[in-house]
Amino acid sequence: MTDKTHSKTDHTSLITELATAGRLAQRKLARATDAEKADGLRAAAKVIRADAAAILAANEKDMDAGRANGLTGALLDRLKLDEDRLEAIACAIENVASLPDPVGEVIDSRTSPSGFGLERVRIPIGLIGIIYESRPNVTADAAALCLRSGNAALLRGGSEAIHSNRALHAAFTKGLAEVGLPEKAIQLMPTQDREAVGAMLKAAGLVDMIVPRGGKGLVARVQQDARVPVLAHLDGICHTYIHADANPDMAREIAVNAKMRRTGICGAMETLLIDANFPAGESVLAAIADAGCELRGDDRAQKLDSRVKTATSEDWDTEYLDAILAVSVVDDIDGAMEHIAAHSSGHTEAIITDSDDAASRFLGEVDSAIVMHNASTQFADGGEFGLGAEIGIATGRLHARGPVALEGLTTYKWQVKGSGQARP
Ligand SMILES: NC(=O)C1=CN([C@@H]2O[C@H](COP(=O)(O)OP(=O)(O)OC[C@H]3O[C@@H](n4cnc5c(N)ncnc54)[C@H](OP(=O)(O)O)[C@@H]3O)[C@@H](O)[C@H]2O)C=CC1
Ligand SMILES: N[C@@H](CCC(=O)OP(=O)(O)O)C(=O)O
Repeated sequence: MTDKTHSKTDHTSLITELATAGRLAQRKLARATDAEKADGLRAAAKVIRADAAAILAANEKDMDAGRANGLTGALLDRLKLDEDRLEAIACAIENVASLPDPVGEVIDSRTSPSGFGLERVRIPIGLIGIIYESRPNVTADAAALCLRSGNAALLRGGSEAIHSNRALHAAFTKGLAEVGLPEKAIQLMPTQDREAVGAMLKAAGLVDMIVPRGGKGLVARVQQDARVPVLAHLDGICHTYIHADANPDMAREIAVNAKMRRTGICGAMETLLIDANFPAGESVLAAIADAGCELRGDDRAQKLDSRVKTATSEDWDTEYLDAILAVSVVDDIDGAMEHIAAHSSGHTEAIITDSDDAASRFLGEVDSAIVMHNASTQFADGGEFGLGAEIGIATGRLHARGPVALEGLTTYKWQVKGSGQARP
């Protein structure tokens, strides 16, 4: 199928065709053993290494187009592949192969009041549609995690990465075919037309779950069109709150890291909240500004450093993904948690404090997917959490929150093991 403009009906029938093939492949995959799925992933990694020249040539096409279209340095960096990054992609796939298969795990076992045995057993979700940004490694990570957990995937990456994604997808599925696993278990959307995303979001009964991984445009589309359950992986308006009892050196180091380590990732801190009774606010702001960050703050923050520009109300709801930080001075922990409740996107928030009581209140009461004590929000990552890889960071309220890896891609069924019970 080529990338051409389709009518609305065409998009619906395209998604029906892809989803039907994906569901059939998923049923075949469900019969594959742990070893067969691991072998499939190792074969995929081998083909990616063998086809490196073709994949890198495809990526160069994307990079040329990206440069011609004026993509920023940060976007080009996410798009770029080289031999080392390709090797890291192959290693990540092998890493997923070496993780335990989540399917079939008994997560709960009990005896019913009537005496029959009950087990809750992990099973795949089914066919998962994943919409994500122009970062080719996500194609391989998502494909590997879905396959390992027995799910079929319909992948829809960012348009700037189209050639890289097609080349990686071709290599990945070639590896699956070599060991007899169904190639259609991992499909790549054959068109970049955003109407096809709309059709996928509406495909209730055909697609079991959608993972949208992206920013505001995608959020708006998901809110408008979704009829399929959504595991949202959306923007990160992440906060760090420096409590009155924070260690000043630790606060400074964590705040600079949370903002400046990589400004373009969803786990980067976007707003710093400083307690009015924290004695070293000046030195924290000076360190962040000296590291090259623009500061925008309220009146009290402006008094701490002359470089702090006046924040507008929009700043508290902005994901800069850049060396810009919003700063507010809050009265106390309640003020900090109120600010977070009003402006967070539910991704990651951190408190810096030596007070166990304050830490315990913050971790217990702040309602985000990840809450941290004395650590940088930049640790919001499946690899850093020891999960092997991640589809991304789930920012919603469904069964999987924070870094989503193998377990997050499963659901469960109850298995009843009776010995002739009939209900009275
Ligand atoms: N929570 C998480 O795990 C992660 C979140 N993010 C968030 O993603 C954002 C940055 O990503 P960015 O590069 O801007 O990606 P975008 O949100 O622009 O795009 C991501 C994907 O969504 C598609 N898309 C965007 N808008 C629409 C629409 N209206 N209809 C259909 N498809 C659409 C894009 O397609 P197209 O090719 O057509 O542009 C692309 O495939 C940040 O907010 C960041 O926090 C990023 C990574 C991980
Ligand atoms: N969780 C990942 C980053 C995910 C992310 O934000 O990706 P991207 O926006 O494509 O750079 C990490 O910490 O590296």
